[in-house]
Amino acid sequence: MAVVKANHITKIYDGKVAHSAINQLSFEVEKGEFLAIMGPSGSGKTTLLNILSTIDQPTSGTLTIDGQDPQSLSAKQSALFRRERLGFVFQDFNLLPSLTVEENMVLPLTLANQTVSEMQTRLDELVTELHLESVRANFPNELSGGQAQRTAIGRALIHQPTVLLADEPTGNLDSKASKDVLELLTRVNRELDTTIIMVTHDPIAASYCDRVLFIKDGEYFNEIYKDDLRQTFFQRILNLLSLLGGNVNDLSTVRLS
Ligand SMILES: Nc1ncnc2c1ncn2[C@@H]1O[C@H](COP(=O)(O)OP(=O)(O)OP(=O)(O)O)[C@@H](O)[C@H]1O
Repeated sequence: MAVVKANHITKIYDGKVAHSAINQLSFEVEKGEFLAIMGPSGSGKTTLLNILSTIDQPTSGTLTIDGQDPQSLSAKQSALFRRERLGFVFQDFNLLPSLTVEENMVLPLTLANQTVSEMQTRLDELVTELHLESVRANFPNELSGGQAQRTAIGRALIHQPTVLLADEPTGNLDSKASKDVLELLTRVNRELDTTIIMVTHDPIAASYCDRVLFIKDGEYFNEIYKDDLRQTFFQRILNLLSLLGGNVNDLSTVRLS
């Protein structure tokens, strides 16, 4: 069952010269799928993520997420839809500095007026799942990058969203913390059946996914599925990136661990 259906989506930014950032893009994302979106700089990845996040609307084309057309919602309904059905993870964590790890994580439930005991149960489960027991009372400036991103993932998951949208979630992490976060996202995807859509420049990060969708100049370029080992998938991603015009020379020394 497709949880996201994008049908001929086009996004035109008006300016002195109108610019088409996304052009007639169609794709579907299955429930429980872990999808990476890759493309050169300026290919429209952020624009697409903004549309999938329902914070921006396509100029034409249709989109359904979890059976809902976000364009049919009022601003208030749209905010509620985001809060209940979507989770967001960003490159720079976006934690509130004056709140502790557990306060940051529980924030979406506080906004949703859940009871204290419901919040506590869900929080305890997630703190354990994310291995944050030793830092649950810490503030963001007392965390490593990996702990901060795991907290942000906890905040994104606490309300059990249908779709998790991640924008370069490993962009600010070293390779060890990146690996931890990617393994965590893989576990969340498999165990909680959360659909994940992740924009990334990193072929290693993309190799954790089930499928990579490549876009170029706002248009569908290609897609590949992982049907074999991660190492082989990684090589196929590099091959596609070289066809795309991405600079794979920078990656020639990359080793998949
Ligand atoms: N608000 C805007 N107004 C006008 N043009 C925009 C706007 N936002 C993005 N663009 C243009 O749309 C195109 C796609 O931009 P977008 O940020 O979606 O690409 P991207 O693939 O996310 O790039 P990067 O990898 O560098 O973040 C670019 O040519 C960009 O200059």
